[in-house]
Amino acid sequence: MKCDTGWMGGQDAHTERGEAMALMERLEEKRAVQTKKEAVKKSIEIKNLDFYYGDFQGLKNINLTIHEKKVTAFIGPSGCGKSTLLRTMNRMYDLYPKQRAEGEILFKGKNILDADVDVNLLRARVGMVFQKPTPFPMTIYENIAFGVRLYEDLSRGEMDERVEWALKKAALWNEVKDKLGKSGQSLSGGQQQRLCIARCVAVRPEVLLLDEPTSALDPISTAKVEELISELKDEYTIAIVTHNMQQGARCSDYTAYMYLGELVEFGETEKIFMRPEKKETQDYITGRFG
Ligand SMILES: Nc1ncnc2c1ncn2[C@@H]1O[C@H](COP(=O)(O)OP(=O)(O)OP(=O)(O)O)[C@@H](O)[C@H]1O
Repeated sequence: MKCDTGWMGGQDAHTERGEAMALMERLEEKRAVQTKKEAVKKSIEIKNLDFYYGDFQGLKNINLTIHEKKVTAFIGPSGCGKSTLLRTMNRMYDLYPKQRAEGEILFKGKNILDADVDVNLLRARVGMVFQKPTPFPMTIYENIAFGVRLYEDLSRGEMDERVEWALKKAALWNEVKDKLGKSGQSLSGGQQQRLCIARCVAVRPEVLLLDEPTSALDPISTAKVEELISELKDEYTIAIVTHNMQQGARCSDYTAYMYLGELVEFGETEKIFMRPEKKETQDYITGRFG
């Protein structure tokens, strides 16, 4: 039989094509298995979510699943609702009387928008780190211990251990272990942000919400925080808002593209960046937007 004389002609081509086909099949199988596994590992399920700032509707009918122990990135132009969506996931908006959410956000099967939810406990389980590092005006040690004390009654020894554990998790321990009594505000911007991540991790949340956590940081600190994110995802579910498309592509497993309060497209990061289904997503990703 005459072999195909395409770009890879001859007998070798048959063999290599066969191997390539087999590899693709294996990848498809792996993806199917992963999808199956992920289907049972939902962390947060958002259903028909609308959000209002007074009369202004900031989010429109959002439906999305945040997968457990994965990083989900929220991207989109300024004002599209990324931070608003993140703030619904631990009801941060509750602090403002004219803001309200309608729909469902299921966390461990419970709608966290229900009136009977203890928001303080919710915020311990779903922690948040903001764009600008915001260490409390207290020592590095107290920055961590303060939040822990709100939820747990630990002995001094146990607290010392927790502080060390959290600072290690945030890859900051080696830099601060000899100055735990110094002010948290005396640290560099990048260190302050890692201190805020340590503070969040110290209360042992299940989900970390990161709202543009590196936008105020230099490239080296940014790289450290990104490295930290990829380490933390082994144990935590992470949702991150980012303006930096490369960061989204580097750090996340899933990406949500938003525009004007709507979720335009959501899926595996590789697919959203390489093979988006919607033209709007493609235009944004390739910089043709606007
Ligand atoms: N406190 C507020 N009161 C009224 N409208 C608000 C308030 N905060 C945000 N908005 C509006 O809600 C929409 C979504 O804002 P949001 O901050 O969630 O967008 P974003 O995508 O995070 O933007 P950016 O990337 O610039 O941070 C915008 O139109 C914004 O003007």
